[in-house]
Amino acid sequence: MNTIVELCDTHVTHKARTGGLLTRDRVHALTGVDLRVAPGETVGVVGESGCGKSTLAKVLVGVERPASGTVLFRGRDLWSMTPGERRTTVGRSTGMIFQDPSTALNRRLSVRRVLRDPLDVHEHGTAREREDRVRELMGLVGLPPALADALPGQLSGGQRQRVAIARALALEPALVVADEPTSALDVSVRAQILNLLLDLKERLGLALVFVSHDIQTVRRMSDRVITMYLGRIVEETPADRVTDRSCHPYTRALFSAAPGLSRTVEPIPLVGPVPSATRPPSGCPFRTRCWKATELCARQVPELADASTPGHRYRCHHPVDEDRSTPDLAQSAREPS
Ligand SMILES: Nc1ncnc2c1ncn2[C@@H]1O[C@H](COP(=O)(O)OP(=O)(O)OP(=O)(O)O)[C@@H](O)[C@H]1O
Repeated sequence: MNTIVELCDTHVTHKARTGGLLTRDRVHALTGVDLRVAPGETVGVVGESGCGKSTLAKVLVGVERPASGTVLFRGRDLWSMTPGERRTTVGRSTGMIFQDPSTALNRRLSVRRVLRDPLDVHEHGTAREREDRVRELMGLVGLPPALADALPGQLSGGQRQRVAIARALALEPALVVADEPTSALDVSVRAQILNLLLDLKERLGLALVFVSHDIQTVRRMSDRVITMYLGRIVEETPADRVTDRSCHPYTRALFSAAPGLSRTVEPIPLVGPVPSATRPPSGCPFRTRCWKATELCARQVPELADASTPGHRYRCHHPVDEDRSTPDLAQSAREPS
């Protein structure tokens, strides 16, 4: 398979803090993550807060170095490159869009300067060509030329996110990673920004990694959806299968909680809090909240298994039957140890 970026068994840990002070514990932000992103595809990443979505996004664009595992960029090991080579490789082939454009953009730089910056850093064409590119980028994201000298503070939230998108596209990347790109925006402009991303992806043939805690939005934006739980990928599903036909109990629960589905899908309650990422449960990370968990789940991390549809894989000892729209909640768990 033609691949832009590939993660092989990547692990990321952070030093844990208690009350602001560093402790000896480690937070397991990513555990054994394998992922490939091919040209032109959109991979959605979904999961509750703290499951490792942003960490995964940062690993994909070379901002975060995994403690172990490999990040291959077009087949080359990113972290074996010299720092300069890595910066050039990642800088020219990827763009990142963050959640909050108010903090992602330097408030002292005009729109023109924000968009010129990556072109200058990577010595993209002549000075004249860079100016032309700035105009072209503003047009691509629907910003009127009159805003070129505006500062971020003079723009609306939606306009600021358009600038951030244009900046991510400046060097014609093959891959754009968008980390919750609409969650800081007013509801009224969210749809416009999502439509813009879909349109740009089509027109420019981009690969997009789209991160969100909102499973409905992820499903709409993506070809393939990755469900994460406590730093692990627990299911990988073609987007049109992320419904009440997912195999992993966690994906089912997320989907059942999505707004607007209450009439068609039986709600599946997620009991209790997400366990600490400092001391994740043994075996399956989801077992402490899973209605199907057994003693096996406490003992063994589930292997990745294939569902009946190509490209649909899950990690679960007791998957929900793909053909049942309503999981058997009565088949309640014996409390795992
Ligand atoms: N720099 C850091 N130092 C310590 N712990 C961190 C650091 N960055 C992330 N973490 C922890 O790593 C885990 C994964 O965090 P991450 O931000 O990737 O999750 P997330 O799914 O993106 O969450 P959210 O949706 O809230 O942004 C969390 O437990 C988080 O507290």
